[in-house]
Amino acid sequence: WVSNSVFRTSCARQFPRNYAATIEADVPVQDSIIPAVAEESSPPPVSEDSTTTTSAENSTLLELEKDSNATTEEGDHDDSAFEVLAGNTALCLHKSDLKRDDGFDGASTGWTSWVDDASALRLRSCLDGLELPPFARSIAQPSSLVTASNGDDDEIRRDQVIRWLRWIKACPSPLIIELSPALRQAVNATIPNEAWLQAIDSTRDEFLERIGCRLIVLPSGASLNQPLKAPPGAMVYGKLLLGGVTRFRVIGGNSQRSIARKAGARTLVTSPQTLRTPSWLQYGGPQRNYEAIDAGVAVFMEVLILPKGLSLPLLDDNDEEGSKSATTISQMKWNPNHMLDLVSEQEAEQAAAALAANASEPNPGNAQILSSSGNEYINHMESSISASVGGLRPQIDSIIRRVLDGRALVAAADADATTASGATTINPPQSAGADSVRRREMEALLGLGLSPVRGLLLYGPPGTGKTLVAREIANVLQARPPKIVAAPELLSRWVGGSEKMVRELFEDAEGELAACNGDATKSALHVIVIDEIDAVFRKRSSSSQDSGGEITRASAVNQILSKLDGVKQLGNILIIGMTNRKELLDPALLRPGRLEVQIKIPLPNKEGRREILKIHFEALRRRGLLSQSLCNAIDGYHDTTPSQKKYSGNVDDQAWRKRLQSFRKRLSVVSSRGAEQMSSALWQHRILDLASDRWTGGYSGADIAGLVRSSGSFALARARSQDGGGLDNLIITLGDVAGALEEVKQ
Ligand SMILES: Nc1ncnc2c1ncn2[C@@H]1O[C@H](COP(=O)(O)OP(=O)(O)OP(=O)(O)O)[C@@H](O)[C@H]1O
Repeated sequence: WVSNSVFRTSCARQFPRNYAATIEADVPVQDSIIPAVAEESSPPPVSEDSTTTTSAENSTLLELEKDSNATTEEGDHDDSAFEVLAGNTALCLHKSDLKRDDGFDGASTGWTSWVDDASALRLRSCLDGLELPPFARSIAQPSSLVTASNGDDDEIRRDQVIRWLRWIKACPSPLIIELSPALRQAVNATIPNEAWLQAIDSTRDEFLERIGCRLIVLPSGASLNQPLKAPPGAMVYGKLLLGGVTRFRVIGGNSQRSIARKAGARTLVTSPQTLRTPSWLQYGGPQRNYEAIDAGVAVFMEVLILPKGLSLPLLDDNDEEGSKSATTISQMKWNPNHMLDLVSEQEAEQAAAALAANASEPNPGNAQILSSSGNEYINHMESSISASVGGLRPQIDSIIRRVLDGRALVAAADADATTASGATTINPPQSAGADSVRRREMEALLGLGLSPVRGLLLYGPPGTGKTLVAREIANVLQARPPKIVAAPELLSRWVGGSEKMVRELFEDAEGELAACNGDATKSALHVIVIDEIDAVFRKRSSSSQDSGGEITRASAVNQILSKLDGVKQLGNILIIGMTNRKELLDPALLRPGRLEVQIKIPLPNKEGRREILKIHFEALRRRGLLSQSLCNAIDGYHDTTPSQKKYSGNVDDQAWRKRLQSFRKRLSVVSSRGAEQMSSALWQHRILDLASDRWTGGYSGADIAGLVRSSGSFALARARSQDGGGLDNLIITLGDVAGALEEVKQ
């Protein structure tokens, strides 16, 4: 009922107390996984005779609220998100107490009806608007870095925020940051006078002890060891700030007889653009727990308010409950005013629109790769490549370790600019990749003289996925679209033609490096794939030494080598050579500094074939276009029902035929057509595991891709002939695959 922007302004007016003045000055924080703990605990000023002054001394909150449409006085302190939260919490609690005093107490109208609806709604919309500061987006999505800054203050705050976010991202185990003292302190500062407390017949301490606030950090996939508790009647408002989390209640489990069970599980994930989700409300009573989804760290906040007469104990480092659930930190050096931001819906929409306009990531998985660190980074790369390349896990692992790890990830710029003259130029990327952890890693490695590998050789039989791997490498590194050439194309018959073609191949990389002042860590990567590389880099034979072709070849070779390890070497390229015949290559090409990493891409084994089958059948399966028996054959799944078990064993033909007949009979009761198709496929082909040597032994990835296409065409032909051309009934069956197997083998 109140838009966030109006509400923010009005709240800022209602709670003008300068919270920042009462909290410790910012202290530089170390980049460390171990939280920085304040030397001295500073207990919240909760004493009744607090002498805190206020600029709204003569006004009560209620009066101020009435006046919420008035304009902000000049020079008013612009309250932080945390202060606004404190103001709303105070107002909600105060108004609820007034309501209770009017006779609506929990005992007579249910435990939770003690809360005043209007102010509770306002508190909810305050939480809705809470998010990590705008710079958080630059950490989660470096390519959409918010660059606007308003001078030194913003710079300091930005640094604090970035350190704070890096710190939570590196959090190794569940962590509860007890912010209740800070919130109580902020609430205390918003209490206008003692009359305000007398109106609800409460002391300052009693009032403040009914307020709680915790920030909970859960590493990817982790949950709290022990559920959290809040007394019945408590209102627990939650807000997800980063990542995704499943929240649920834990019912039972206290006695030996009842086993704990999850109830009311709800998963929330922040939008990648705005990092926002709506807040939630849980009631006290049953225990609650949270589990981060397995996609990075999750950060969320809980604000608790308790009915009159109750008080919320603080979790501290030695607290039994706290230490059972997670590591608890009660004294933080992070300034709560820097930990949160409050954004109106309008602002959030504008930010989302700006991000959408600037977004340069083609897929969100790569954004994750850019923002992740350490093992997370490796895992993301591996799963991203393995999603489209099957059966090559060991090879992918060693490519990642030897070629990709330690490279700065600078996403390719959104689009290449076209100059006034019409010539296309390539801009260096503007994105935050330049600010990434990986860039610093790369700089450190370069400082140690460990430059990233610039050449990779993939060799192996045809159709095993060498080109596919090269494309995926370019994709995962967010490089420029790879340039793929067949080596023989480089050998022009015309004088100077070869040199020109090689030059063109490297032109873009050189241009971008020049635009980055020669700093390779600021340039996007350029991947150049040279197929059939043996045609150019073959061992020299004495007979052809002086022929024209040999001279052309030698000049192309020299030029490529000079880009790799010569004086004019380029740091922003990765050359991937591919060949079916490594033994023909000139050993000089394989020297360190040239194509120094050589990976054999072999024919897939049984499990590899299964992975490839799954990849290529995946889209069809998801759309329900595969028969159940085909799905089973792809998965290599042997039904353990007695009837099917019989068919998978070694049976002589006579027995097999008999069993098949009874199988047919039983199936025909269900569907005569389905029975016909299924039983004939079983009978003729007995395909129970499509990946087995018997069916696809010796197949390459390309053969399997062809098998899938061919099966589809069989199914299509069948659907046309049986269903009069309608494609609605298109289903690929084992029979279609059997036909395709025959075809592919030919
Ligand atoms: N390991 C694999 N996983 C998934 N698909 C694969 C795999 N290997 C090959 N394919 C499929 O086969 C197609 C052709 O493979 P690709 O061109 O990468 O083979 P190649 O090894 O480069 O062959 P060549 O040596 O003949 O150039 C790919 O586009 C892909 O559809």
